[in-house]
Amino acid sequence: MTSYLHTMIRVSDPDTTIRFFELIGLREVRRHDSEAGRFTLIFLAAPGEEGVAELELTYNWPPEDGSDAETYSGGRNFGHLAYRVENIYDTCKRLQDAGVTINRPPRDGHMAFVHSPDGISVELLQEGHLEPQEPWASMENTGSW
Ligand SMILES: C[C@@H](O)C(=O)SC[C@H](NC(=O)CC[C@H](N)C(=O)O)C(=O)NCC(=O)O
Ligand code: NI
Repeated sequence: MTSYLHTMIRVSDPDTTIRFFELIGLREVRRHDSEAGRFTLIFLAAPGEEGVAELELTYNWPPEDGSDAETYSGGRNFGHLAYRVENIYDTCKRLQDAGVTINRPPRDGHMAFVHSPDGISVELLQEGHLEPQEPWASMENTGSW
């Protein structure tokens, strides 16, 4: 039977990216270093979703010859990663306190968008219903998401 496994994103700074997704509630499950391929794979998941709904971070090590590392620009065909959170206000406050821009604030108590350190769009959706509350209810969007 076909089942969902993971989504892979390439990252330029694995530690910063792991910390970003830890703020959303994910935790590192495992990692694999490839000396031959010069890359590291890091698998993250929400507690209880290990092995069934993971995020795979691919970190390509800097070239041995000292040339510039590959940079990534998101294709318009990629939309976003989405996570359901227990309290969208608490999650957005945690992200904001860590210096993350809340591109689409949770004005309605339901949905917010942020960007990962490499600019991957991440949608946060409230589990259940929360009433609009300040300061989020009157916050403007920051750019696009
Ligand atoms: C472990 C399994 O989930 C994988 O996705 S391994 C896939 C493999 N990844 C790599 O070789 C990582 C380094 C590579 N330079 C890269 O940036 O992808 C692979 O085949 N990757 C190609 C791809 O398009 O995903
Ligand atoms: Ni993969």
